[in-house]
Amino acid sequence: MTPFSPLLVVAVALVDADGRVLLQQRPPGKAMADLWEFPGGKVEPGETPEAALVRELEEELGIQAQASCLAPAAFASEALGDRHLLLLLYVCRKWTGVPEARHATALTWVRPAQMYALDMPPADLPLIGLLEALL
Ligand SMILES: Nc1nc2c([nH]c(=O)n2[C@H]2C[C@H](O)[C@@H](COP(=O)(O)OP(=O)(O)OP(=O)(O)O)O2)c(=O)[nH]1
Repeated sequence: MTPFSPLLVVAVALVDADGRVLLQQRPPGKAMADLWEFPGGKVEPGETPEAALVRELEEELGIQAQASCLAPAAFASEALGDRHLLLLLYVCRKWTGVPEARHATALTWVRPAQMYALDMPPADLPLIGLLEALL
């Protein structure tokens, strides 16, 4: 059996007043280039998941969110090369600032049902239905 080597990633569905969710497009040259993903990233050693997400939101989008506004929503579990991705998905409806694509190629606001038409990482696919039921 392949040794279990977890990669802990946090991501967030930022939900606007119309119930739309922000997705960002991964830049060319990176793994899974051009796919649409939830903002977020790897949890660094010593970091809590919520602190990692607050940091990633500032770095990637230039917005400020409080850890207390991050509601745990769903998770994904998926093989990723020789690692195993555990992705914790939060929902957030309150932040300050206007998201800008600092790392991503583009940003888009979509309803969960519209995500089926977008290319997203395999781990994200089960999350779409969960968000549809949740939002
Ligand atoms: N942020 C985010 N990452 C996702 C999603 N789905 C998914 O499989 N992932 C994967 C892609 C990456 O392997 C990992 C996220 O880590 P990351 O964004 O810090 O990694 P990266 O490869 O883009 O960047 P780097 O720090 O290694 O340069 O999780 C998602 O919806 N959002």
